[in-house]
Amino acid sequence: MIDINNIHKTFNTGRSNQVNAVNGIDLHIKSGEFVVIVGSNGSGKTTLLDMVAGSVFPNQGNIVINGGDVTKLPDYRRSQWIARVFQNPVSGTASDLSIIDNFRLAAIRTRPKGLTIGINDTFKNQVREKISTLGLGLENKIEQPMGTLSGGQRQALTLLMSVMDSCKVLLLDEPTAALDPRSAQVVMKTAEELIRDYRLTAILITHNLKDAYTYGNRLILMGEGLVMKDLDAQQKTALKQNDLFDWFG
Ligand SMILES: Nc1ncnc2c1ncn2[C@@H]1O[C@H](COP(=O)(O)OP(=O)(O)OP(=O)(O)O)[C@@H](O)[C@H]1O
Repeated sequence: MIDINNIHKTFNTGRSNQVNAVNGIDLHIKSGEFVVIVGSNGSGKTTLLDMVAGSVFPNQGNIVINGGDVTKLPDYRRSQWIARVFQNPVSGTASDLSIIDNFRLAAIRTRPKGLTIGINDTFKNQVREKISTLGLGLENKIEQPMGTLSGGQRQALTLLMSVMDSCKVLLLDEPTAALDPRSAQVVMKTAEELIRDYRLTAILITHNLKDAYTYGNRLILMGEGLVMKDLDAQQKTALKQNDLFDWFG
């Protein structure tokens, strides 16, 4: 599904502030895999995700998604297959617009040019039905502005919007870092269910080792722009939570 072949990224090449952020990573992620990536600050996690999303281009190597080479494709041309959720709950949605308007925008994002989507009753009912699966009671508040919701509620809705329509790959970059523990749990559970129900291929970056232990079916440790450990589902199941803490000394 996602083939990352010998990928490198250097920032500020040839200058005194040169940084070798990613130093030759090979990763082959199968369809339906939920990969969790951990690693110290500056180990290249976000740069790797940026290259998969297309917001950063590698200096060397290539990326193939669903059989097509996307290495030189900008992020907006990958957005029909790739959805991304960031740390800040505010970044994924428009605060002044209602929940239903945000869903409409999300639906338009992946439709072919010229195809309009009205907010008719069918669309509203579809959205209500989807939102009700979150179990947060937000299905009766679809006319409420997004800005009036809590960070956790917004992040759960952002996730739901991201995976609508043709999305095949979900990239989660510390999606719960700004949330309180309870909201973080709701968002992670939502992510897990959506990944399963929509049969998505997913990559989660997290500093929360409990989440890294609990979620996903593959676990990767990054260090110095390289993959230092790569545990498959079986190895991850055999891992003890303390072993994971030991990775960080
Ligand atoms: N646009 C950029 N310009 C220059 N240096 C950059 C840029 N983006 C990232 N870096 C550097 O590349 C290295 C890897 O950064 P990256 O954000 O990928 O690490 P990370 O593992 O995601 O870190 P964190 O856990 O702190 O988010 C760091 O030294 C960072 O300062």
